Amino acid sequence: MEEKFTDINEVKTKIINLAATLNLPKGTEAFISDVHGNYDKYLNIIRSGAGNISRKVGELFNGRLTVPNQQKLVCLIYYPEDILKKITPDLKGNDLEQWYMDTTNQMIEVLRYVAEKYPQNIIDQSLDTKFLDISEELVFGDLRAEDKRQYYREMVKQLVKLGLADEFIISLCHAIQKLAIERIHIVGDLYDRGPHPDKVIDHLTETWQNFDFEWGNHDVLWLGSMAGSKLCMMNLIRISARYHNLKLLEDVYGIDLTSMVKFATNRYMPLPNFEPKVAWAGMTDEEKNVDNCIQQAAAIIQFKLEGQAIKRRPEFEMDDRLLLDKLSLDKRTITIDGKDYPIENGCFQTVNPASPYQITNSERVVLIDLINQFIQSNKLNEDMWFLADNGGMYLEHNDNLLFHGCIPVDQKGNLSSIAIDGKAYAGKELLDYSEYIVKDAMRHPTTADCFNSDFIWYLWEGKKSPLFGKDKMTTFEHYFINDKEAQRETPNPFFDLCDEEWFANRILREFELSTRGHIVNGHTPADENANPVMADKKVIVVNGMFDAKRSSKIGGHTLLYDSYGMRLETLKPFANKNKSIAEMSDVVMDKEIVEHSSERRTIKDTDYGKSIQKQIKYLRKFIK
Ligand SMILES: O=P(O)(O)OC[C@H]1O[C@](O)(COP(=O)(O)O)[C@@H](O)[C@@H]1O
Ligand SMILES: [Mn+2]
Repeated sequence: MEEKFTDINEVKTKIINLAATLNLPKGTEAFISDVHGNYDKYLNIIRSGAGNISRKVGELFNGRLTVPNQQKLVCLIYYPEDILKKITPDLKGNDLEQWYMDTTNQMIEVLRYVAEKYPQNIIDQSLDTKFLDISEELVFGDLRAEDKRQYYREMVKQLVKLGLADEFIISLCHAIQKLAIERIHIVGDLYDRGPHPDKVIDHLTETWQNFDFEWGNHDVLWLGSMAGSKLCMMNLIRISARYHNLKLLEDVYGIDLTSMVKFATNRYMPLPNFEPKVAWAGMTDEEKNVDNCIQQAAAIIQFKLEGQAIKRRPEFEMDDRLLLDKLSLDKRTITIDGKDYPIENGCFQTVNPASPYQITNSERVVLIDLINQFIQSNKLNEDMWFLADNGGMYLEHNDNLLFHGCIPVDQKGNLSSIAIDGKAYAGKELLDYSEYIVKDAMRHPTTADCFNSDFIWYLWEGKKSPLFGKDKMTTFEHYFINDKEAQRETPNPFFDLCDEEWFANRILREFELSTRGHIVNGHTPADENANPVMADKKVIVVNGMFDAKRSSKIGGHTLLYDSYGMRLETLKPFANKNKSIAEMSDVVMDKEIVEHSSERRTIKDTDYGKSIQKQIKYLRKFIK
């Protein structure tokens, strides 16, 4: 964007500031993934700077505060609103005043330390305007200067006397949280399974300056539904019923599910294989039964729509996923690849063996009602365009390549292609094409069956989808066939080859990136992934293990990339915010150095630095 300047000195000052900025240390990037609507855990990680804050507090206070007292300070920074309420009532008179003085001074010390790598304008943006003057004085002033010591002391004293200390401390904590991470990368699967993906978007909209999304397979279900894909929408509703998150659709996105509730409770009875994956506290049996029936109704409509799509899209090569027409007449068995399996707890009452993929009139009424509501939901359009405007299928950033799933390849590591209209799409081209189709579908939403809607569904569960990365999604088998082999989903060879450095280099070169970069993925759950750091530390899998269905010894992984290098943080299992506050527990349980830079990286070494250098070159033209 070309700025207009009134006088030459303005240009020179701008050049001075830009050139100086190049020499500041590189900002800290945090990579998190698979948030799955778990807003509490997301906030716990963000408020802790993905573990960066406790590291900084340790560097500052080791030898000055005991570890438990450091822990208390760190938790106060994460949750000042809650911890202040917990601590201050037990203190009175001078003890209270002294506690506020000590805490305020410690907070200012931490803020100064976290802020020292930023220019003043960035620090100002992180400060609460209500306390801007005082904060600037205390953050930028020389607190050791003899002739100002009383000046600063009195400032803090008056804050306490005037009852502003809590607000002031909270504002300092929020500033520390914001400056602890310069950029957040959300590497997919923000949506599905958890109750509040919308709150993550609200948080980023309201408080965050730099972030980006790399879409996950679950995210495209929502993007596709808003664009009118009935296939995506039925998967989305089935999963929401499966995780008891239909309230998100009703309360946040204004989707009236009455037609689905009436249809589902009328045609289906609760079945054990449709029991909830998670049951939120306080759910009544009645509510659980309704979700059970909705999950069945959505699953059957989904299988029918998928059968229709597979037949009209031979290029998807998914005939092996046509299952309803493999049912026996009495629907008690199914024959797949010549093998008969008993059906357990089938719910095929609306399936007509003569035309198994035919949608019944009552199913059509529900479909049309719901898909029109998805297309017309303002909040859903707003949130989906937020994902689209701030994200995509992948991101090349500071020499690193970020994407959620995989780059489909064959056993030898050669790119696998998908032929669409006679053109083969593979590698970077396949991801670029996928991103184009998603955004084109969003720009032209339609409830009619169309290629865009079908292709976005393909991105959710297609054989060569870069977001799914498995040979099939065995949803049908998981519901009705009690056979591990039949339920198996075979990962794309990409996931095995990821441990080979030559392969990681090939993928980086495919995206025109230097082989000194890293590939950062999400998608593969940390408990399945033996080692999240592979290919001689070139490939890193971050998966924050946010979704409630996974209970594991660890709370997943996040990655931090700052001026000293790259660090993989192993997170503690997170139950909920109140438990974290009660235990005053930190976020991180372990860390692994992925890369240590011999010399500190500066902004000059980043993409942002490259854009600054371009700006300086442009400005120099004015002062020739
Ligand atoms: O991208 P993710 O989170 O792994 O989700 C996709 C996976 O979830 C599944 O759909 C299973 O989901 P459920 O656990 O809800 O049954 C798998 O079939 C599929 O591989
Ligand atoms: Mn995923």
